[in-house]
Amino acid sequence: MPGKTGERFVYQDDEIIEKPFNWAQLTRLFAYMKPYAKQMLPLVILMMILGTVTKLTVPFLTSMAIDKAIAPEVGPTSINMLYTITAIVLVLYIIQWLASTYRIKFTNIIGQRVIYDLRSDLFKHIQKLSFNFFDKRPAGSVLVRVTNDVNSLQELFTSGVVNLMIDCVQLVGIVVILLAINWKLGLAVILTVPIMFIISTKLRVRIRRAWQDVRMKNSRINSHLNESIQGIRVTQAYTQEQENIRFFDKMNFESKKSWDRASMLNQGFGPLIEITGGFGTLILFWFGAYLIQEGQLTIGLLVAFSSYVGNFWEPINRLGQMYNQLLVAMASSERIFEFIDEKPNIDDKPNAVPMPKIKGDIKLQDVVFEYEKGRQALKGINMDVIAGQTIALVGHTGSGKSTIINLLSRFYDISSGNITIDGYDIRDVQLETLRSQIGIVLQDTFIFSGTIRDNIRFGRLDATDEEIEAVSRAVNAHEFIEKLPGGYDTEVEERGNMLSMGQRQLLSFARALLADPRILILDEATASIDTETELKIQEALKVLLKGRTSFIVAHRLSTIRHADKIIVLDHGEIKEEGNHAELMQHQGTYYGLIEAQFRFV
Ligand SMILES: Nc1ncnc2c1ncn2[C@@H]1O[C@H](COP(=O)(O)OP(=O)(O)OP(=O)(O)O)[C@@H](O)[C@H]1O
Repeated sequence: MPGKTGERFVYQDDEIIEKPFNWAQLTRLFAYMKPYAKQMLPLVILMMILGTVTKLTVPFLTSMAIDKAIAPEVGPTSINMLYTITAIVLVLYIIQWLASTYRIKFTNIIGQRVIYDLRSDLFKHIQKLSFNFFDKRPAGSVLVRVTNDVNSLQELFTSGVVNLMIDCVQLVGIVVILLAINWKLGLAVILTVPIMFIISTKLRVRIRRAWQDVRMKNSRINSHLNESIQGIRVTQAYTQEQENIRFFDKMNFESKKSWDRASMLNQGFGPLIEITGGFGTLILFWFGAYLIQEGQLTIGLLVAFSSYVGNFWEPINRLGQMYNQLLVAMASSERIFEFIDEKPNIDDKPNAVPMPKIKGDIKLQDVVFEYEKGRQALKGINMDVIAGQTIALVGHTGSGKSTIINLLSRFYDISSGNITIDGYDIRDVQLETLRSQIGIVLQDTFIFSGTIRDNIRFGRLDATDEEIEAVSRAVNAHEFIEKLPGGYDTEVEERGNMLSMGQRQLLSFARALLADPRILILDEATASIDTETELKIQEALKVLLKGRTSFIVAHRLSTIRHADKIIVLDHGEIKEEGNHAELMQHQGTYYGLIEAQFRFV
């Protein structure tokens, strides 16, 4: 969903940074921890308890050192006691350090595994989603969910959850200790907590929002960058560089502005949050001094108390941050689950049968199809194709040619009517067994990064090198591949920019021939190529079409002429059908199309 006018590259769904707390969703998210919790959680809890107990023991030992060993009224023997206490404190610190190291190690393991599973689930699911899902969404938006949204959960799983537990345990421990040491002073300090908590949380919310704004502006820059690099050729061809630079500058400036604002808030509010903590300490010393004078508290205990109060603020502040983190996680997980819950609308029926080896008889009966409700792209198509025939689909742009080929592979389900292959309704068979027997060669051959060999092998992964070479020879691709610097092992960059259009087509023919499908669908490239390559392609096509039922969205006269049947489409309807000679004689739509298209050839 694009953003407001004038805000290119912005998709509103991805802009929502926080969502209210949702318990059901949190439970679902935490279910990802389950497989590892059993194994790791006891260890984490053990480390956590060890760490907390040692941490909370140190201030108590300090108070003992002051009251029993340092205070002027105790005797000289006390020096030994001081040594003993120091030694114990040292051991406690070592235990604490070890406990925290291992705790972090274990929680990282849990966190990384959860993120791995989540990302992998999401990716697997996206692979299965149907064409109409991608029709609705820009690729950038899908990308953001697999990267940014998953990443933003990372912190929650690696440290957030465990810190939450530690903080709760620590807080309870400290409250108990404070009340046990001196309940009056304890109560006075604890009562200040809600006020401090509210003030610091309020300030924190503003800082957080400001940083989120920075993140959002940066992610806009990223998507703009992505799109401008992908489209750099078009930009330069239309000399739109200045416009692009102006647009980028605006975004860049916005990002800088929001960063300035966030960092100012941070500088201003950061110390203020610290000061709110200081307020509690003030009460502590004021009331503590009074209790010491009254003989109700020792100096050592007051020092211990102040140390506990210091430890008290840390978890409270962190809990506030944790809550923020949860709200962000809510938004990200909602987006992730929205994708995971998206059912591929093209899926096997529960009683789907495997499609037997296809012969290639295809029938379309009263096929109606609409991409969007109320707009028919096909308005009642009837077609009867005998195995082995080559069918050329011709017609004006937008007449429905690509739509027919999309329906044959069941990339979309028809709105009414039916399509059968060898008498099987394509909706009743298992999708994989259907698609694996249909080969598709698209206009814009997609070349993946990897070698030429890898790209041909995409047609059938278990093919041997010999088979790859054989199909390449058969479609006239061997000759140019041989001449490449590394032959079949030449690395082609993503999208195959180093190959010419004609070479890319031959490569895609080789890929299709290797798959050896019974039904071949070919969206013929419209790009004009030199006569020599054109001839090679024509020869290759003959090899490719032999013995298969083929549908060609045809643009070349020679291809159309050789077809067994030409189907002329117009606004989603079949206008005429027959072979070239018949249709030319008829002097109807086809005749007009050919006249217009090839007048200058
Ligand atoms: N993914 C889509 N979502 C919505 N409408 C679509 C989609 N794809 C095609 N259409 C519409 O369906 C109609 C038929 O389009 P189709 O792509 O089948 O035409 P075509 O004959 O293959 O055209 P071309 O020769 O330009 O490729 C057009 O009106 C088009 O706007």
